Amino acid sequence: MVVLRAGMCPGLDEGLVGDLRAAGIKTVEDVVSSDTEELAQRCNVSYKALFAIRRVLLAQHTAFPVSGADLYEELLSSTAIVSTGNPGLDKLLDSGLYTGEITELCGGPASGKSQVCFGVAVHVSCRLKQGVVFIDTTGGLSAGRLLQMLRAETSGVEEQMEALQRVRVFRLFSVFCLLDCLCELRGGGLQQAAAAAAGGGSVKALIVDSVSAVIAPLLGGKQNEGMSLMMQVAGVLKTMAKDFNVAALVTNHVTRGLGGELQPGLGASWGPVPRTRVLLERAEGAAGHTSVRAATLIKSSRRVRGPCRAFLK
Ligand SMILES: Nc1ncnc2c1ncn2[C@@H]1O[C@H](COP(=O)(O)OP(=O)(O)OP(=O)(O)O)[C@@H](O)[C@H]1O
Repeated sequence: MVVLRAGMCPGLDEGLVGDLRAAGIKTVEDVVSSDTEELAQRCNVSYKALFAIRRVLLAQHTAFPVSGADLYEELLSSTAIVSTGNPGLDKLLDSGLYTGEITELCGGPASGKSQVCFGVAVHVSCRLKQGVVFIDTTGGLSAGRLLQMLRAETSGVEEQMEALQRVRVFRLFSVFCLLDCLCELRGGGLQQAAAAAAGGGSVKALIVDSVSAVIAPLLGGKQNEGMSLMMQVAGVLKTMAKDFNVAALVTNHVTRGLGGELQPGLGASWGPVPRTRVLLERAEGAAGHTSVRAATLIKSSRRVRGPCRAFLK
């Protein structure tokens, strides 16, 4: 229910809003559902002017109906599936990361979140020959580790260098810098990042490792600003994923629930933001330095059957 205010649309000034109020018309809904001719007489305004106001208000405030078929068509034309390069993870994710969506990897310290992100960056840049934007908020990204992973993909030095150039890295350590960076990318920087990538292609993956590192310190207590900043980050990531058809991959920490179970961090407000969430853990019984990780699908909007757990190397 939207309350009428002066200036909401051309012709709706203070005087007319006052007259409409006096006639019991306080909201856009009231204007739209009233008899325009009768209302024009009661408010001493011309029928033509009131009709024009009604038409603008209708256009501004009503949702245009869209058929299910149109929505499905839009989904098909805008969604692509980006393989992570890890068969186990791809199977869990129903073939890979979906563009237009946010996928979250959550897990405790050293559970392998960053390593999986590096693997995705390497696979997308080297095998798929597409651009990657990698936002590193922990200082954990190392060019040496990327190169090590690239060497496992290809022995060609030129190919390795081209792949490295397709990964645009931003290092920043506060939520304000993260928001600035995302807004700049949304305002055209993403295309520039793609243009700067060797061999063309477009940016297909936007990785933020980690979102919780810059947001979690601002949550809790009476820090309302933290919550608002978190939802701004969520909003920009969602619109970027949709508008640019990129797969957004973020990492999050975990906390322990009352029963000792692992829960994704950042609380209930962040919960619905990623469409898909995978919990990473060291494989049970594994020795300290094993690279085997257990990945469990703990949220998915599309998976109804099939394995929900995989072991990743
Ligand atoms: N160069 C490497 N080669 C192989 N395995 C590595 C390498 N570097 C790190 N690892 C493995 O990755 C683990 C750390 O993983 P990673 O940094 O991805 O964890 P994380 O979940 O991102 O942790 P945090 O939340 O603390 O940043 C190490 O314990 C090690 O087993």
